Amino acid sequence: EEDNLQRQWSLKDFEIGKPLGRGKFGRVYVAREVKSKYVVALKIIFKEQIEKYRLHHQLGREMEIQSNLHHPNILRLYGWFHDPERVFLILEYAHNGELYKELRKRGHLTEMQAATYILSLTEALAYCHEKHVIHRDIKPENLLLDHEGRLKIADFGWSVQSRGKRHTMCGTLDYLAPEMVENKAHDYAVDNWTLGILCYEFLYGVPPFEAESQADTFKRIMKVDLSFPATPVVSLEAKNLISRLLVKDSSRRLSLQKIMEHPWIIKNANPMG
Ligand SMILES: COc1ccc(C(=O)Nc2ccccc2)cc1NC(=O)CCSCc1cnc2[nH]ccc2c1
Repeated sequence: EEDNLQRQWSLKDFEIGKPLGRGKFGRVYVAREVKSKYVVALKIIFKEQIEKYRLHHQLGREMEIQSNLHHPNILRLYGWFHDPERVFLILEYAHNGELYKELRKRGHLTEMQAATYILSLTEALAYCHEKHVIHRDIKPENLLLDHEGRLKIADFGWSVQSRGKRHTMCGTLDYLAPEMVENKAHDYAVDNWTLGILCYEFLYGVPPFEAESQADTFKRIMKVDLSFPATPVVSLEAKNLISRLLVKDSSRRLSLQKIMEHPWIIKNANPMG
């Protein structure tokens, strides 16, 4: 299977199915590899779009990063090919779609479901960090669910190979750590902050610093203006974990290892994702 994935692919190897949505730079379709009948997601990106945003070097670097990321909670990039005007990414297809839609449909998740997703995310991030990859854009829209309901971090449109501090802004505001909002140098610890945001949003259905305006969201993030609503009822351990991640000083945020060992995770997460 592995060597098969490295072979030269072309469009005639695939039957294109329904559109899955518009990504940053192109459209994504369900597709089936003709010989193996294997179902994938095919992302079609127009080269003139990449040239326009001067992203061809980023795309190349990203393909390097992606093809070496093999983790059960990270969406696979199986390979890519191109024709004169388009680049095609052969991506894993997550049959149960966007976690975001499930969260909106159910309002908020159970503590077991939330803890299971947070553990999966933590393990995936620990894996990325040991490969010197910061994701920096973990938000519900970028989280998908496979046919077994297992979480997949899906979008690496902005991942970077990082050995030092990063300075570029990215992502929507609700998930930005203070050091990113202040456009300060930031590092791996931004992902720990984001885990706190997501844990809160999984349990309450809304991100903790949501506000009418961007300016107000900025202020709430910078103040770490965190409060827990009376409903839905959430355990003290869950609030403890959130409070130990949403810490302004990035060096004092709970480490990924400590998250995996936290009582709320041990008690509520399904270790098989
Ligand atoms: C590993 O993933 C990715 C790797 C690279 C890129 C990318 O575009 N890189 C880029 C492009 C241009 C310039 C520079 C860099 C994007 C993704 N991932 C996605 O685009 C989201 C899931 S698309 C698949 C997919 C699967 N399963 C689903 N189920 C329901 C919807 C759905 C959607």
